[in-house]
Amino acid sequence: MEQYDEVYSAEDGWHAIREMRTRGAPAIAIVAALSLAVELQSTTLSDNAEEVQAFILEKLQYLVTSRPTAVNLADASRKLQKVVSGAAERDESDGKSVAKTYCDAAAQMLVDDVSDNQAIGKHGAAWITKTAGEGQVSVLTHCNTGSLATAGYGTALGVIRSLHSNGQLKRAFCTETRPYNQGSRLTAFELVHDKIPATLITDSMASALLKLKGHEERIAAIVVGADRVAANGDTANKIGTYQLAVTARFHGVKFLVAAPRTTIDLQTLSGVEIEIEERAGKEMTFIKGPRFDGVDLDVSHVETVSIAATGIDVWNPAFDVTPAELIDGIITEVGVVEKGPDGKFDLTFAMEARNDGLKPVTIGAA
Ligand SMILES: CSC[C@H]1O[C@H](OP(=O)(O)O)[C@H](O)[C@@H]1O
Repeated sequence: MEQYDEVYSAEDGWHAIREMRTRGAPAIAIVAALSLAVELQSTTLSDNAEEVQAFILEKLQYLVTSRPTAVNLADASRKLQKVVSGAAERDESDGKSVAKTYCDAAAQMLVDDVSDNQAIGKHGAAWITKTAGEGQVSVLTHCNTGSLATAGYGTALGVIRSLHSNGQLKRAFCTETRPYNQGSRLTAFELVHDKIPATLITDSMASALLKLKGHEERIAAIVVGADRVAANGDTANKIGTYQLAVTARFHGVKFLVAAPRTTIDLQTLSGVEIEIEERAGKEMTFIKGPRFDGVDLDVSHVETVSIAATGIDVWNPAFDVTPAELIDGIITEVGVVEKGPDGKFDLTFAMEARNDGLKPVTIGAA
């Protein structure tokens, strides 16, 4: 039985994001934007364009505080503010027209995100198969970067979907992704739903997988999503990503970041500047209690089950930063950015490239 979280305001949206009832860098931005759109459509607004613009600005600034690491929400807030201020400046505008402009722009984010993800899938699949040579390939991914983290199709999981639909995928491996288990709960669900051959591993099995099964399973790459890509290519992503990049390099497996340009933040020069969200220890020391399949269970009544010694201290960073030197390519909707002859990423070209769906560009190749 499908369960939906009902969101009627920016405040509802803020809590849904903070409590991770919705998560994933692109999805966070879209849910935030749409939660305000719902509020605007159910609120008696001023006739004055500037007053509605100020209301929208205040709500967007509030929504951005829900989670700090993913840049997509701040990026969306900046873009939506620009659209709204343009509307408010027009002579014929009033409160209603400013609100409509906002709602139309927020709805467009859904459409753009899906097409961006499909392009990411296409470019990423082409790069991996070109690099791996003949025959099907396998890929390992981390966390959830599919339709449950975006508006649809997904970023790293979009690459897996594209490989699969092209008949180029041998198998997808996904990590559980402790402590929140986005991999075992969400990515595994998406892979089974799409009938993609897939195997779940614990986070701690990744190096053994590459060492013991990498060759026979033809694991060509580890492909992950991103929450914020700094100007030099350093990438913040779900905790556990950094150690995957280290083991990929050790085992000679390509390590790729898949992210739309809404995740690239040229204002953040390198990974040391990225704020890493720390979450409550109970998200690591408890798991939700038993669920009864098919029963519409009100989770607030479900007992949580302790899986750690009471009283133990906990460190629970939700993300880590993978240095650009461990990243072989950044897959965007306009092509795969590789390092230049200087061994560094230059993301400015990708950010300025036209997203016209033409031939994928390999940007900055040495
Ligand atoms: C499509 S990228 C999603 C990105 O967000 C996840 O974090 P969280 O589940 O805490 O929102 C993870 O870092 C994914 O790579």
